[in-house]
Formats: sequence, C-alpha cells, structure tokens
Amino acid sequence: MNDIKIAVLGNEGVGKSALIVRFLTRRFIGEYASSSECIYRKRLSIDGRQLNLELYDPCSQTCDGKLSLNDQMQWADGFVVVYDISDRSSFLAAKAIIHLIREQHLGVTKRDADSVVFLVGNKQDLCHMREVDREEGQRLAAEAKGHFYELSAAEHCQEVALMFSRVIRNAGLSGKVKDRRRPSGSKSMAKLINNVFGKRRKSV
Ligand SMILES: Nc1nc2c(ncn2[C@@H]2O[C@H](COP(=O)(O)OP(=O)(O)OP(=O)(O)O)[C@@H](O)[C@H]2O)c(=O)[nH]1
Repeated sequence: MNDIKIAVLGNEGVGKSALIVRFLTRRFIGEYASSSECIYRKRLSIDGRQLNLELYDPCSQTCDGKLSLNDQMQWADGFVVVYDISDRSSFLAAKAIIHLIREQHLGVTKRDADSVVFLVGNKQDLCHMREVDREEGQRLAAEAKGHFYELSAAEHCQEVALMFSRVIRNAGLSGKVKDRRRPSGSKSMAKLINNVFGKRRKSV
C-alpha cells in the first residue's frame, strides 16, 4: 500500500486545521486546539489504489520538538500552502513558503515541484473583507507551476474534498523516494475530535 504525506502550511489562523477537518469529517468546526503539531491519518482509495494518507498540521506557536520548515519539506510528498484572502500578510507568508519549496525541490526533480504545490486562498466567504485579489493568487501559483484554489472551509465541502483529492493524486504520481522524517505528534480520526474546542479563539 502506498503512503502519501501531505504538509498543510501557512500562517497562524489561516484555516489549516479547518480545511483538514472539513476534508476528513466533512464538518466545519470553528475552534481548534493548536498548541501542538500533529499528523492526521486516513486510509482511502483513489483511482482504485489503496493509500495510507498522512496530513501534517504544524502548530504555529513555538512548541517542543517542532520541525523546521526545511524538515517539513523533506518529509512531505505534496504541499497545501494556505493563506487567508482577508489577510495580506498571510499571502506574503504563503509566497515565501512557496519559494522555499521551489528552492528545495529544484535540486531533486523538476516534475515534483511542478505538480504537488497547491496554493489555497481560504475564507472566501469573507470576500467583503478581501485584501488579496484572486488574480494575485492565480499568478503566484502559476509562477510556481502549482495549482490554485479559492475556498471556504466554512462553506465549501465538495471543493475542499476535490482539492485534497487532487493533491493526493499528484503526490502519489510524483513517486518521490526520499529520507522521511516523521513529525512528532500523531493523531487518529478519534483523537482528531478530541483536539477540537481545546483552545478558545476569537471567531471570525
Ligand atoms: N469565516 C471563515 N473562518 C474560517 C474559515 N476557516 C477557518 N476559519 C476560522 O479561522 C480561525 C483559525 O482557523 P484554524 O483552522 O484554527 O487555523 P490554523 O491555520 O490551523 O491556525 P493555527 O493552528 O494557529 O496555525 C478559526 O476561528 C476558524 O473558525 C473560513 O473558511 N471562513
């Protein structure tokens, strides 16, 4: 069975956990505990192939044993880089992450980086507060030869599932073989639910 490892990266509060939980449970849950990094695991079948999926959700705060961005990049087969369309600074952070991924992967094979970077502008439901135009996101993704989505973890279920299916499929096809380091925390689907409501945060 194939193992596919996807890192979901981006600034604090852009909705990384919300997107992952939406994909895994089909539900939107407003508040998440985020004091530790974790891996969510799921078995799934894509194109008739059984896969062991691992989704890495880093903690934005400093925490013990936290992997560096470089380590996260070594570990992952594919990347979902998230920003919040109502927060320009999160877009600049996404841009920096994408550049780092490109630098890391150019030394491996060109095809890897071309097909496995997915840029996601989240919180599309907040378009009345938009600070990043859709075209800017599209341009950045195109520059990185990646894929672009504008989504709302709060309101879109099918679109979030489609985006994750595509990145998983592309990561599986890229067939990269590398030395994998495992991030420290690991969560099954049952534990995922326990992570919810662990920390109060201002709702949007
Ligand atoms: N309006 C709106 N709010 C969202 C959406 N996605 C996430 N949020 C909210 O944004 C806040 C941060 O969401 P998280 O999923 O915890 O973000 P994160 O990127 O995992 O944050 P860290 O764990 O701190 O890095 C929460 O209050 C969510 O309810 C969305 O699509 N629309």
